[in-house]
Amino acid sequence: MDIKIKELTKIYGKETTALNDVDLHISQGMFGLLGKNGAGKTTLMRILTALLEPTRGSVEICGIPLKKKNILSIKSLLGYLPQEFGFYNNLTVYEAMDYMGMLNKMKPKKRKERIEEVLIQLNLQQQSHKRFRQLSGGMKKRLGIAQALLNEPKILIVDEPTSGVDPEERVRIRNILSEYSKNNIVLLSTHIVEDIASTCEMLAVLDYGKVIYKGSVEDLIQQAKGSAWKCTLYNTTELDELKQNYTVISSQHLQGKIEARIVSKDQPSLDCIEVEPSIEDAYMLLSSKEEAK
Ligand SMILES: Nc1ncnc2c1ncn2[C@@H]1O[C@H](COP(=O)(O)OP(=O)(O)OP(=O)(O)O)[C@@H](O)[C@H]1O
Repeated sequence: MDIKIKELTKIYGKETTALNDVDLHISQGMFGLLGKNGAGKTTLMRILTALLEPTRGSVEICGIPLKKKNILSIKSLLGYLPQEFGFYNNLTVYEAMDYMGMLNKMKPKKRKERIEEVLIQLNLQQQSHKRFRQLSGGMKKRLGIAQALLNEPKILIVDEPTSGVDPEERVRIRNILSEYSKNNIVLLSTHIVEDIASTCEMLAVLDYGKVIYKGSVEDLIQQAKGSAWKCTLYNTTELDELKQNYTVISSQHLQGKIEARIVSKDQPSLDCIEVEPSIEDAYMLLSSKEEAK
C-alpha cells in the first residue's frame, strides 16, 4: 500500500507553477503535508484524488497508475475531505451520509450499517437528525471526514481538517485520523505545525510548489539542533531589533522583561541560551533558509 509521485508538475495558465517536480513516496501511516498558504498542498491533493490533471509527471496509487482509464479503481481506494466541505443545507447528517453512500453505490443494508458505524466513530450519532446548516464548524468537519470514511478507503486524504475548529474538536479530529492511519494511509495537509507534530511520523514540506523537506518529523527537528534560542530582553526596542535580524518564533512579556524564542544558526548574543528545538522552530528555520536563497 503506497503512493508514488514522480516529477509531478502543475502549471495553472501560463504563469503559476503550483507544483514543481514533486517526488514523494508515501506509505502506510499518517503523512503530513506542511506548507504556507499557496504552497501547493491543495493542488497536490486534488491531483491525487483525480479532480485535477497534472501538467506532467506521474502518480501511482497502490500500484495503479493514475490515468483516465483507471479512475474508477483509483477512486474506490480513496476518501477525500476537501478544504471547503459544503453540502446541501437542508439535508440532515444522516441524509447527507445516505446520499454519499448511494453515490458510492453501496447496497441499502450495508449502507445503513456503515453509516451508523461511522457516525459513532465521529461522535455524530446525536446530530444525525440535524440539518447541515445547523451544524457547527467542527461538526461540519467531522461530517466531512465521516463521508470520506464511508467506503473504508485505503487512502484517506484530508485537506486542512482542523482549520477553524476549537482545541477540543482539533484533538478529537487528530485522534480519529491517527487511529485510522494504523491500517491505512492518511495524507494530511495543514499549515498548523502542531497537527503534524502530534500525529505524523513522516512529512513533506512544500514551498512555492517545491518539496524543501521530506523525511521524518524527528530528523527535521534534529536538523534544528543548536539553532533554537531563548533570549531575554528588557524593552520592546530590543525586541524590534531582534525581529529585524532574526526569525522570532514567539515572544512573551513577563514582569519587567521579554522572553523571545528565535531560530538562528549562530548564537545571537550572550544573553541568549540554547534550547531544545521544537518542530515549529525546525519548520521556521527551514522556511527562513529557503527565503534567504
Ligand atoms: N484554479 C487555479 N487557477 C490558477 N491558480 C491557482 C488555482 N488554484 C490554485 N492556484 C495557485 O496555485 C498555487 C498553489 O495553490 P494551492 O491552493 O494548491 O496551495 P495551498 O498550499 O493549498 O494553499 P492554502 O493553504 O492557502 O490552501 C497558488 O499560487 C494559487 O494561487
